[in-house]
Amino acid sequence: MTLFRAFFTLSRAAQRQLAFGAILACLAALANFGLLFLSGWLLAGAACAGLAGLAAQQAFNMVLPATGVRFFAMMRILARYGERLVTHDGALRIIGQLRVACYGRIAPQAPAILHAQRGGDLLARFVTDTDTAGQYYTDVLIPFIRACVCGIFFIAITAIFSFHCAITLAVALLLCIVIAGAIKARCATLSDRLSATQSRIQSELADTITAIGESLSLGASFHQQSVIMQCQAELSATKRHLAALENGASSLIAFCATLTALCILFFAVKDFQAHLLTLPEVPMLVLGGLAAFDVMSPLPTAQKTLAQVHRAFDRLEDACFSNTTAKSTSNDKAFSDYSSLQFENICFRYSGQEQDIFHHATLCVKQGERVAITGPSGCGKSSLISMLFGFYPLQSGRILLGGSDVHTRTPEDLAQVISVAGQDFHLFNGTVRDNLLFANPASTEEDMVAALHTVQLTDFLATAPNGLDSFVGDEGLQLSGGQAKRLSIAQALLRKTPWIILDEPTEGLDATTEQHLLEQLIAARPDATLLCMTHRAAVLPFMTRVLRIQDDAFCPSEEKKP
Ligand SMILES: Nc1ncnc2c1ncn2[C@@H]1O[C@H](COP(=O)(O)OP(=O)(O)OP(=O)(O)O)[C@@H](O)[C@H]1O
Repeated sequence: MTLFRAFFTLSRAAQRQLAFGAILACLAALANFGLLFLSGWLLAGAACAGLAGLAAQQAFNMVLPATGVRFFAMMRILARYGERLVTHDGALRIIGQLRVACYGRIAPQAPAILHAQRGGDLLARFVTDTDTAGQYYTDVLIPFIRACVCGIFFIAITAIFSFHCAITLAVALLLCIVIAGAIKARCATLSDRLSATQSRIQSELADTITAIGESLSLGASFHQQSVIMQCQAELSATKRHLAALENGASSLIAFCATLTALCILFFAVKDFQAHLLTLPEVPMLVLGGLAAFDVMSPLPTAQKTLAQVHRAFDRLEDACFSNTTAKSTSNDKAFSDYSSLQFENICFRYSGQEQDIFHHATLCVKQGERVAITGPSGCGKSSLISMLFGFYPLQSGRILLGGSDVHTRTPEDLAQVISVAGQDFHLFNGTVRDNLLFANPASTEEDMVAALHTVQLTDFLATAPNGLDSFVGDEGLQLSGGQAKRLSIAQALLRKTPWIILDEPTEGLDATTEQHLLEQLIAARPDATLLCMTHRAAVLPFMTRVLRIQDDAFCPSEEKKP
């Protein structure tokens, strides 16, 4: 398991902390044992001294054992508190690092591979599975370590007083480990089912929330509701099964503890009759035996968590590793030459498609040109952007920027030179300012106002309740379609890159706004090389060249009428 190994590497920084946590956990368990062990002796000893008369009462030293009891009580509280503090801090750090590592693996898969996955499922892997995986140390490893270390110690202490009681305790503790192990396979099956249902319910909920308007307007909300309720019923049933299994094992361990206490009592009384034990040592061993089970009772839960952790690692590994396409790594050097962009003998189709969208297509755009790409809907105009940024692999051919293959570099390198305002743009649920700063965090207020002016959003800015600080809503829902589109073009402009690609920039705009936008765009960035995918005839006069996608290739077009 690549991720499991990576997890140990990630957790190296917190390993000392977790080891300290394990020591504190053992100390808390030992203190608990010591407390009951000593209390049993103290109570029985005091009772015996009371019965034996004044001389025995005066001879009986209460101070030392009573101090011991107080010491163990304090130590138990402090060690438990310390253990929680230290281990949870360590676990949270590991979860944070695991999330960063997973993000680093998942992000490069966008969008080609991620599109095949449901957003809710991916979110479940990224949030719930990383959380579950991070519980490995606190909820699995530490309980097992504590059970083994303290179990051996308890047996050794008991053996000092009574061999038979120690053997009984050893057998009983081993039996507890067997009981916890027995539920392993069933826990694994139920955990698989649980995580699959959890992920499905999260996906359904995410889809429902994203498309709540469409659900209502298409009359599909009842269907969606019943799907979620069905998932919820499955989830509850699986959780009930898991809880029944876990509680069944815990009850067996509790029964085992009672039985063991009775057996220890039996052997201790026999040893007392044989003058091998004093009377106060009998309840001491019985209570000590009961205390020993405190480290065994969390084992069924640890076993259940272990199964869930394994499943979480499998799912994370699946999301992070098995799907990853080989991506180049950035050499941190921006393209120094961007004098031309060449699509050289390209063959391209999406996976699952039978026909190429581009078949040995060649296109060369020189710096300073303004080129329009036209063609019927579905001919592949928007796909050019995905091909350029390497989101989907080419079947053959190369894309060269200034002579260097763009796919030997990362999309981030390319984005230093080329800005894109795509057809499927995304606006964050924040203010106009937030969205503009997302494109270029170094933008000044003047830059933002100027970019909004270029895209004809000055009136909007003047009437918006809080100007640049007006909220745009989720996916820009508080804006009209045309306003949202223009805001995405303003984002591209703010990046001030020498190349700009606009996919249907004037879609949904009235003729006057369209004209003004194109005029202002060219006036604001006369130096920019513009690649414009469009259906709109009004865009063409602003271009220096028009190409049409025809027969899976680029053909010069006569459409331009300046
Ligand atoms: N992610 C994808 N996976 C599979 N097929 C896709 C994907 N994106 C687009 N396609 C298909 O590829 C073809 C070209 O799509 P593309 O979006 O590039 O066309 P377009 O020319 O931009 O269309 P429009 O003018 O309608 O925006 C279409 O047949 C479309 O169904």
